[in-house]
Amino acid sequence: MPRNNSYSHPLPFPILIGDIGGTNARFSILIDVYAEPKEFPIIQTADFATIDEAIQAGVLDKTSVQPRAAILAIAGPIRGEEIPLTNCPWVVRPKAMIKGLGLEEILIVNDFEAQALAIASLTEEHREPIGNGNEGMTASKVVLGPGTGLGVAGLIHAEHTWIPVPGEGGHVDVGPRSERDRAIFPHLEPIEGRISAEQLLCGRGMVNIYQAICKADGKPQTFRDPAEISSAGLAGRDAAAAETLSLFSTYLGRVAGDLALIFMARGGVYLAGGISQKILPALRRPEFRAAFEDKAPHSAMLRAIPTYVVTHPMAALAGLASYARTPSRFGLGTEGRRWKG
Ligand SMILES: Nc1ncnc2c1ncn2[C@@H]1O[C@H](COP(=O)(O)OP(=O)(O)OP(=O)(O)O)[C@@H](O)[C@H]1O
Repeated sequence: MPRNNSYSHPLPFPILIGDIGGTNARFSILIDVYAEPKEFPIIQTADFATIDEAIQAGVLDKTSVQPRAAILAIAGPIRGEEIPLTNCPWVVRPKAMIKGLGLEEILIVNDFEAQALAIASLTEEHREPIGNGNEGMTASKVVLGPGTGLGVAGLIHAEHTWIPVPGEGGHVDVGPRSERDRAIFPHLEPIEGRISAEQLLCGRGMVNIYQAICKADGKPQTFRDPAEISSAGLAGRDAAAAETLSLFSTYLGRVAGDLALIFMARGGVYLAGGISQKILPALRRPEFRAAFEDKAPHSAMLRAIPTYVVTHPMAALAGLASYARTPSRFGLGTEGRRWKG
């Protein structure tokens, strides 16, 4: 039975659920425990000066349902009464939002915490397996998502509860291992003396890898944009772009394997973020999984761990909805980030 912990006091329905990224904000309303969430069109954050205006115009003006509570996932640290978003000028002011939007309560969580909530119960139709692992184990999991940055969270399974562990795992060190890495790494620009995973495994990171390959080989740089590199690489139109995807997959596999070791993630490692879905054919090739398993003396353990690409179009919203329905399934700490009117 799920334990009733001090964090599990349910929020009152209807609950407004929001996933606020740097570019896009996605919302839905959960009428009650049983109903499917009512989804609203994706909002471009640049179209509204404040998040409160965006919710009013993009959600509340489009429905007769008045939510009593809100759960919002945002990119950035959650501290204090004014919470600025990373990569977007919006600031969340929970007390003013409660008053302005007629809510009773607001809970704010980290965007990768929401991704972690989502992977607790993603079904087959919303994930694509990469390689062979032992499916279906109820055990700790990890989610990492290359997008604008590299988000990481663990999901610990303990005492019949899923406990999301957000952190800054995207900023772990990455070093060269192969002969080819040793030729390319000198052309990557360190930040304060080091190369972190996020410098390689996000949109900007893909460009960094591509540029380093071109510099190492003394070739001109044709592309400036990650989408151009991935489409040329996937189509096999450009050798440097194709190698970029191969190395991106290798480095992602290495970091994913390290995180699996850290969290003993026998329940699986999940690749979220916008880029994983877009480069899925590259991740299906051998490099990602080979690098993931290449963790002597624990390769046997890694071979048994399944890896997936999250294909759910609104995974974070789905995660928040499962939390809203049954908070007692999750050990989600809410101190300092739950406000009442
Ligand atoms: N086809 C593609 N191949 C590789 N990278 C891409 C592609 N399309 C977009 N990107 C890069 O993906 C990054 C955006 O990632 P993502 O779509 O996950 O957004 P995000 O970080 O979740 O932010 P938001 O939630 O605000 O949209 C950008 O750096 C962008 O340049």
